Amino acid sequence: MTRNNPPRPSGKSGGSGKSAKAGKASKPGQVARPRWGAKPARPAATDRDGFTAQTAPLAPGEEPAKPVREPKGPGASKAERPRKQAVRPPKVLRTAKPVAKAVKAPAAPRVPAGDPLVGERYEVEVGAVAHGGGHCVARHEGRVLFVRHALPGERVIAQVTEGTTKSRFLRADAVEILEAAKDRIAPPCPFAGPGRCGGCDWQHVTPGGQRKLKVAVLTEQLAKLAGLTPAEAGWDGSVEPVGGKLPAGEVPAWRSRVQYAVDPASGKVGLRKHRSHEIQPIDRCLIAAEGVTELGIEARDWPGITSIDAVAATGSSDRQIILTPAPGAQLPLVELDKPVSISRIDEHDNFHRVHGRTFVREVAAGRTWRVSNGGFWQIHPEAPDTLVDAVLDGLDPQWGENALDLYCGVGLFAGALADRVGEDGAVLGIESSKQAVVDARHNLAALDNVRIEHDKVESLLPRTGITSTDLIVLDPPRAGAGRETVAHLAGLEARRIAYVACDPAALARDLAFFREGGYRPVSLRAFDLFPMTHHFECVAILEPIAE
Ligand SMILES: C[S@@+](CC[C@H](N)C(=O)[O-])C[C@H]1O[C@@H](n2cnc3c(N)ncnc32)[C@H](O)[C@@H]1O
Repeated sequence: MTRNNPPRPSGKSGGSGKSAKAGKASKPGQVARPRWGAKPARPAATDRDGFTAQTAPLAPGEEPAKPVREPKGPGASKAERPRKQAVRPPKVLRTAKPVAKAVKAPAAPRVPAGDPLVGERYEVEVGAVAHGGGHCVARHEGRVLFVRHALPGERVIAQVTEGTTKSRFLRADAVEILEAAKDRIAPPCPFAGPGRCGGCDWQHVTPGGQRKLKVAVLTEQLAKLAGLTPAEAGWDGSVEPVGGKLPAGEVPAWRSRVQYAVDPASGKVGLRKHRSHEIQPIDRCLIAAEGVTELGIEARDWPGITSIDAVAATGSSDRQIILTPAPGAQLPLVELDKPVSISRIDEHDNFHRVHGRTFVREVAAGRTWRVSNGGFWQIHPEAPDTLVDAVLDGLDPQWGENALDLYCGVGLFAGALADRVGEDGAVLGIESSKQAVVDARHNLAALDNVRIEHDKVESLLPRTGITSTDLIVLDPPRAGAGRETVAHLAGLEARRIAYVACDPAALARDLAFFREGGYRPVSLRAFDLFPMTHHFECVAILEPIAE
């Protein structure tokens, strides 16, 4: 087994080159040293492609969805415990007893004002695709409907799934197609469609049609939030297919990380329905990568488990499952079709090794990357190389340059930049997840020109004393970097900035902030790294606006 090496204690700073003492707040020109050895935290919700309703981006005017979590705590566990026993007797491995916590009286559920309209059916003409959620916009008697499973130009019967007579807008599903668009196909997945699995948004659309929808979303967000035409953004107006174009009806098995939910009554796995606690039982997920499917998770019962995170690494045979048991439940004996490492998450969200490694090894951009505890790694197997190539092409790093890799995860772009700037250059990575920082330091331990710091970008960057750099990569979570961070970055006089974005609205908003700071996009590429869903990834390259 690979040993988890302790992180390298020091490296070159991207700016000052000075180091500060352990745990102390930095003075200008210094970078705070992180403290080590803290207990491993539960993997953050780092899956940024929005596979569940929890993480799905919001449609215009949308309220954030309530978190979709299995009920926890003493009250829930017994009732939810599955009646069926495991095929084999369960291993004597009991999770810690649930600790009685001071529980606040639950707030009364908010009853939406007005009469409920759920179940009402309206014949509508479907308009443009909306940002987020895989919806298209339609109107009925002046009221906006966000309709799933529809396509622009179609005439459909839309059945309301959320909303009342007082709602500003309604959510709906296209349950009957009266006039179909030419990009519509029969969904290859038997679990896709109105009221079913919420994982894929666009199983009913040809691969080319899906990319056209993504083009429309990006075009609209650039215009609305950044006031940019595609040409002004340096974008050729395409969303590039990754891994070759697919014929209609074929589904790429791209998802190297899948979070299964387990039905508490039956112990059967499934996937969450759209914006719902309900589970759609499945026996196969068509977009799951081969390495996930071949584990045979769907073929087994999972008594006492509420969710299973499955990870199939690319470039190594590492497979990992992370189990979340119901409080107090015994872990069942895990029998799968392939060797797999097993971890569990306890009711305090701590991560525990059960069997094998707590990490997987991913191979990308000429290196092997340790990713621990289900931490962030791009889900599409070709995403890391695709994005690294786009960033390096756009930045064209030169020997001896200094670079920042912000929101650096386990160090993907920092490693790629370090190779290009060489020993005369320096890269500073900043990342807020403790475990990702430990991994990044381990992954890049051989590079003397890289330093990884643990903190939030917005808190640490102003404290580093760095006043200028040559290059910046930023790859923030879905919410984007925001006005203050962008303003700070724009003041660092970088020759070029690469902005890697998974949310076109956050990207467009931040491009507008960058313009205020004197930067403009000179190129923009969009990649279809989440086929069958409404998500995609962008890489924008920015340069100072010439005076
Ligand atoms: C989209 S991931 C990018 C990771 C990495 N660049 C990669 O490609 O593997 C965003 C990362 O930002 C981290 N993060 C989230 N908020 C942050 C913040 N305010 N400051 C620093 N890092 C943050 C997350 O833990 C996550 O690792």
